[in-house]
Amino acid sequence: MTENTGPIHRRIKSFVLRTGRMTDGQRRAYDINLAKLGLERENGMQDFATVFGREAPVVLEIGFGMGDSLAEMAMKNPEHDYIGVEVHTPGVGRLMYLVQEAGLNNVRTYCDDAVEVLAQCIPDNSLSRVQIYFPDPWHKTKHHKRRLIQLPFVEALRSKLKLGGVVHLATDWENYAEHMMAVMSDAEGYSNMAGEQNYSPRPDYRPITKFEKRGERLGHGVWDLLFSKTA
Ligand SMILES: C[S@@+](CC[C@H](N)C(=O)[O-])C[C@H]1O[C@@H](n2cnc3c(N)ncnc32)[C@H](O)[C@@H]1O
Repeated sequence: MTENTGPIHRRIKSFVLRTGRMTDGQRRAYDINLAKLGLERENGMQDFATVFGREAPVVLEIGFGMGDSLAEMAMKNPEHDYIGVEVHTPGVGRLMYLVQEAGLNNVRTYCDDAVEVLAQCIPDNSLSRVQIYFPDPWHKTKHHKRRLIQLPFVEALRSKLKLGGVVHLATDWENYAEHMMAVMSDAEGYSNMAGEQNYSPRPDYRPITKFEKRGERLGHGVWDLLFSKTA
């Protein structure tokens, strides 16, 4: 096993969690490969002050894709700490590469399903913001049940947010925007920061994402939703 001694490895130290889908043998092989890369697998609830070595607002991004916009945000907002969750392994690899290239200390990533990560690793009342940009829209009506934004999911998000913390959603699919608006408006303990049933302008902190650029080329509109936790 390669020793994890290099400063770059230490700088990009990331936690990578896989649950439920591996045999013991696969898990052992996975851990050996992670160690070769100088990475660690973390399970269980995190204490973010310990993970990042400071008390700072923690932002969770779910489904960051290839990670460019998350890395850009982390670079431009060094006073925030960022946790990225993505199931697509090449995207996680690219985010770690970008973080390493930029020498960032304020990003960690999970390669797993956000539902599992939320339940197993994120303490209640710990997040300042959850951002989910351009989640898979599942265009066909019969597939709408696969959409990430559903009532039980946004209820789980609320339990992880601090009071006053924000859920920030964006989509380029109008039907999904309407679905998001209905789900968020029905959920208890949230307030629409733009006023009831209103979409928000894109805040300056959100870069144009890779997926969004593709939508722009196709002439798609974009809808941002910002809801704060009130209870
Ligand atoms: C349409 S892409 C958008 C990527 C990026 N946010 C962007 O705007 O360029 C949706 C992403 O969500 C990820 N994803 C879907 N379901 C997920 C889940 N349950 N947990 C974590 N990531 C998920 C997919 O792998 C994909 O990369």
